[in-house]
Amino acid sequence: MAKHLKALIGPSILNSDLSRLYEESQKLLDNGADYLHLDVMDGHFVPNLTFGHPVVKSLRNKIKDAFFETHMMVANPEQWISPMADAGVNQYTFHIEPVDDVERICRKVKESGMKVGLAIKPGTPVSDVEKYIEMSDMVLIMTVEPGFGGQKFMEDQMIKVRHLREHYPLLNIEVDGGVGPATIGCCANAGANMIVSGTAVIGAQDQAATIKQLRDTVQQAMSQ
Ligand SMILES: O=C(CO)[C@H](O)[C@H](O)COP(=O)(O)O
Ligand SMILES: [Fe+2]
Repeated sequence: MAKHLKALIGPSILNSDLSRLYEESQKLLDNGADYLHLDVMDGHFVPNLTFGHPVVKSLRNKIKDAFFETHMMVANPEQWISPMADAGVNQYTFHIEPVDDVERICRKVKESGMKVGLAIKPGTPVSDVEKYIEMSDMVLIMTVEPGFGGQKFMEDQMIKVRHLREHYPLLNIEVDGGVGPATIGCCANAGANMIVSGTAVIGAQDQAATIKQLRDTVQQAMSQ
């Protein structure tokens, strides 16, 4: 694996106390998070609702310099590009499944000044996202069905991560869903370098130690 890819840990605040979104987010950053993974759900693409751009903008007003990734689990990702850019989002990661013209969305996200992340659900073949890789900054391989935190990690998704890492040594590959100390080894060995972890980090006795453990495991796999 390429040596200059970075191992980055982006905790998800989905299962935290959302009435304390700022405090929880700042605590994660103080404990060593490299970026924040903000799960946006619209009740259509997934059977759950979280928050949208007004909440992200409020968080940005309090946290000026952290890297914000929004994981857009929404039926119409085009609709939220401009509001999310205005809210100070750095990377707009959207699911390709409901989108007719993925390239157009990629272009619009870039034009609005954000990085592009392309996400696929567990049932979506990796070949569906491969054709757009040149237009993206990152690919997210979901390791649970999107919609809820705290689900069981799907190890069978590692075949997709492995395939992408073999063919695209410099690609940022993110995994999301059920990732924590018990499952990070699988992700790291398969070649993921951007790690989303929700429940495992939020519920950890020692958040800083858990974040460090996740990063160390990825760095170790990258150096082999
Ligand atoms: O996108 C998501 C769910 O759709 C979340 O980012 C993910 O589930 C993280 O939480 P956990 O680590 O608890 O699974
Ligand atoms: Fe997510």
